[in-house]
Amino acid sequence: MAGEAPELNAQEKAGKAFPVSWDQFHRDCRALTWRLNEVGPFHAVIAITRGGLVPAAIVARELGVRVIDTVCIASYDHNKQGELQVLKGISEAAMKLGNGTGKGLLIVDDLVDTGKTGRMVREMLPDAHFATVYAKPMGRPLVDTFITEVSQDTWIFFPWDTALSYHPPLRDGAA
Ligand SMILES: O=P(O)(O)OC[C@H]1O[C@H](OP(=O)(O)OP(=O)(O)O)[C@H](O)[C@@H]1O
Ligand SMILES: O=c1[nH]c(=O)c2nc[nH]c2[nH]1
Ligand SMILES: [Mg+2]
Repeated sequence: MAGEAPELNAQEKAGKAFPVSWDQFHRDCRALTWRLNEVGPFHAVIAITRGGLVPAAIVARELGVRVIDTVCIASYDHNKQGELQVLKGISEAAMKLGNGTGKGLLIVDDLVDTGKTGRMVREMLPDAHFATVYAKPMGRPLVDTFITEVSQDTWIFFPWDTALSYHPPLRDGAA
């Protein structure tokens, strides 16, 4: 309708940008592993796909964990959150390793934002340890270990979602 403000997506609502390079992400994953090393050992890593796959590989490598499973959840279509959909659950083998409750398992994701995704996986594995690289305040209480907190109105740009491009000078109005 004329005059009606267009609906903002999560990224536009966030306002602030927090771009993360591959180097920075690798460093942050290593820092996360330092903390997790004091909590483990873990029988297996459960990656929340897709964003959790990258930190899960780095963390599992550093911790010497060879068993990695996935729980496949889709919620954000690009940058707008919709209904959560479990596309693939946790495997029977991983469930067994965690005694059915997740004890001794490590859940890894790239970030918690509203906490909806993390909450759903915690319900599947209530005794697992949940680690993310980044956390926003709404999701933070769900996470056992994380490295960097950013404000709720920040959008994190991951290296696998971005590419180098020209940025106009601040003088010309660039943020
Ligand atoms: O705390 P929440 O508000 O639930 O948001 C956090 C989730 O959102 C992103 O995943 P997304 O659904 O975009 O899927 P992807 O990992 O496949 O990119 C991110 O990787 C987390 O899993
Ligand atoms: O790339 C992303 N950055 C974010 O800040 C975010 N929050 C939820 N889902 C997200 N994806
Ligand atoms: Mg995700």
